[in-house]
Amino acid sequence: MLCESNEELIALVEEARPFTKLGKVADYIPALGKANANDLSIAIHYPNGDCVAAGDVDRKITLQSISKVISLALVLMDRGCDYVFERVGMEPTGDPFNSIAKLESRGVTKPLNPMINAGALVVTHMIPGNSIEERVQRLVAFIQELADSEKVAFNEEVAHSEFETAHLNRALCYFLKQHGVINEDVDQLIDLYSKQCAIEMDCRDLADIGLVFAMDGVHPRTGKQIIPFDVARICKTFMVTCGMYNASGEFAIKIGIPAKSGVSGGIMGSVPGKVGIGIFGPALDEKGNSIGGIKLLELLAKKYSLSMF
Ligand SMILES: NC(=O)CC[C@H](N)C(=O)O
Repeated sequence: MLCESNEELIALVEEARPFTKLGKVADYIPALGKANANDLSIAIHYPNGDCVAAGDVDRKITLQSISKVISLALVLMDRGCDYVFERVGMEPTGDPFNSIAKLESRGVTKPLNPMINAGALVVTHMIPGNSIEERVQRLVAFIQELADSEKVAFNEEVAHSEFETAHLNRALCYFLKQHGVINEDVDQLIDLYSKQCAIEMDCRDLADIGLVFAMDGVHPRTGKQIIPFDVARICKTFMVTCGMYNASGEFAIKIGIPAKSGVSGGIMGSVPGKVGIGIFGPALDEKGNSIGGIKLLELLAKKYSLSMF
């Protein structure tokens, strides 16, 4: 057992909370700008069903980029590895998540990895279904199964706010369409992607999903293999190499946990074989990661020797 009580965790949250003052809430998606910069919450889920939590635990988070790991798992299951990796690569970029630079400069017609926006848009393009509604439903149902919660749904206001302002993501899509990597209507894909990023839950649900990846795709409570072992392994590897944007190297050295963050300030962590972690702290550092969340993970990793390396 790592952290045994809510009290132990509350002390760590309060130690990390002052760092939220050094960060800034993302507002390029206007609806995200409404978040409270001082919020910080965490839940840790154990395979035996125990959950410890601390901070503003009832706040809901939209997944944003955290959804990229989950949509990747879904398309790997639905389409197979060969199909997916013919269209998106496996290498970190060292660039910000929304950069367009390497799409052209590397002379490649496929994005370098599925965790940057260009790659994630290609992955979302691969979600099967006959309509946007059917494809959103496929993803939401999968996430409900991972979180073992039927409450999970997407936040209409955040989805709409992103759809209205996603000019850079549209630019990425037009580039990809020009090169034949995607072949659907760009606004339709942005609609689906905005809904995917706006899927919402609290940090306990997020920790539950992190736990499924930590346990090689098996949900410990239901005992069901929701994600095949190989797919869970691929997703965790991407979390290590690209999960924290262009701060993934430093994060691996200092913390050493497979993790994925989002501009909402969420971080999902999967400590292999041990625990799932869900964090919400909307104040971000300059790379776009939750500043309080990273501090909190640093404290946890040190105190309980969580690094996998
Ligand atoms: N880093 C992120 O969380 C980015 C997700 C966001 N929806 C975007 O595409 O801009």
